[in-house]
Amino acid sequence: MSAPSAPPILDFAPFYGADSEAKSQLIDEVRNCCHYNGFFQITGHRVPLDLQRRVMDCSRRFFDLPLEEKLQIDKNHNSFNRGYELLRSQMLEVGTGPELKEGLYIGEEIPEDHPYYLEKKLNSGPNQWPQTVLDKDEFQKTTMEYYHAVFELAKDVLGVLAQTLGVETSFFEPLTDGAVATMRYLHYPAQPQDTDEKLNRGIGAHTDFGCITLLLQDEVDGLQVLDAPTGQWLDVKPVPGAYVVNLGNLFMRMANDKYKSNTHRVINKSGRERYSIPFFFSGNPDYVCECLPNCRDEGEAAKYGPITVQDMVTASYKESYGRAESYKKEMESTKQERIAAASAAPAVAAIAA
Ligand SMILES: O=C(O)CCC(=O)C(=O)O
Ligand SMILES: [Fe+2]
Repeated sequence: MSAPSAPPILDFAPFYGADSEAKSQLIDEVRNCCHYNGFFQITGHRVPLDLQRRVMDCSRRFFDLPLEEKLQIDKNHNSFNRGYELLRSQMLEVGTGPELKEGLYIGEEIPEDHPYYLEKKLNSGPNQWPQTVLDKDEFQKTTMEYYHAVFELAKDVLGVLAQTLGVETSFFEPLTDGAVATMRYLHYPAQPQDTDEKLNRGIGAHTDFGCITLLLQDEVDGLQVLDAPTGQWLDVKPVPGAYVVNLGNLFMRMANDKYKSNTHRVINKSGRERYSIPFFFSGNPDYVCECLPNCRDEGEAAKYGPITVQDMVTASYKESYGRAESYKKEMESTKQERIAAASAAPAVAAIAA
């Protein structure tokens, strides 16, 4: 068995170019990554560095707001998963403590007369914008400009994934037309160096639910991907301007488990604050996920029946959050304590609470 290797950094530019040899090399490399652990990084994409910088600045501006301002747009106030998530709200990994991250959940602007809102489609509703953030109009504009730029990139990545399966680049258009995607501004406070690593997670070990995730990290490391055969955790090093791409459970299911949706986690041991922006591409909620072409050996049956994106992702949420649910109920009774802890000197007070 070869030594475990961290996700490689691939130049995505050949996808946009005319060099067919470079393009087919990119496709081969992506295919290898999909078989291995479903993770790779890409540079050479079309999301401008300047836009990435501006969006990271928006994220910092938001998290710098006083807690009571952030709580004005608490995502618990709505059923469509938009708005602010308080520190220590989630717990994805059994046997660890609540997660040391706060977030802002954002998506396509879906007004209340939109069919997706009326039909209660996945994460569909109006964005919950902070009213007191510095340069509020620029904040909203940059956030949505970035959202749309990454949405386009996600479509391009799916174009390459189609090619890894030997089908047309346009194969996933029925999935990407009218797709739902959710973006999160995430902030991981600095963890004191001596905190118990077993308990303190930025995000506990998990797999992503949807089709693909495109993650922008700042320069602070902390993301790790599990090398299943050896049980080793591999660091996914921040590369300026790059996206970490990983497949989610939905894609793995469609690929008859031939492509991997892999376990990953965040432990922020840097002693610094960490910011990241994952973009979760679920797909058109009504798209029926079936076994993709060329994912079965001769005579091999599809492992899974057809399911819509909506049902698959909703089921994943239920399964994953079910575990956290009872914990959260318990947490609810101590919510005021958590708010008090988060308002105090963030890192140390929050850890000690
Ligand atoms: O913040 C990161 O680096 C990873 C985030 C992540 O895995 C997630 O939100 O699902
Ligand atoms: Fe994740």
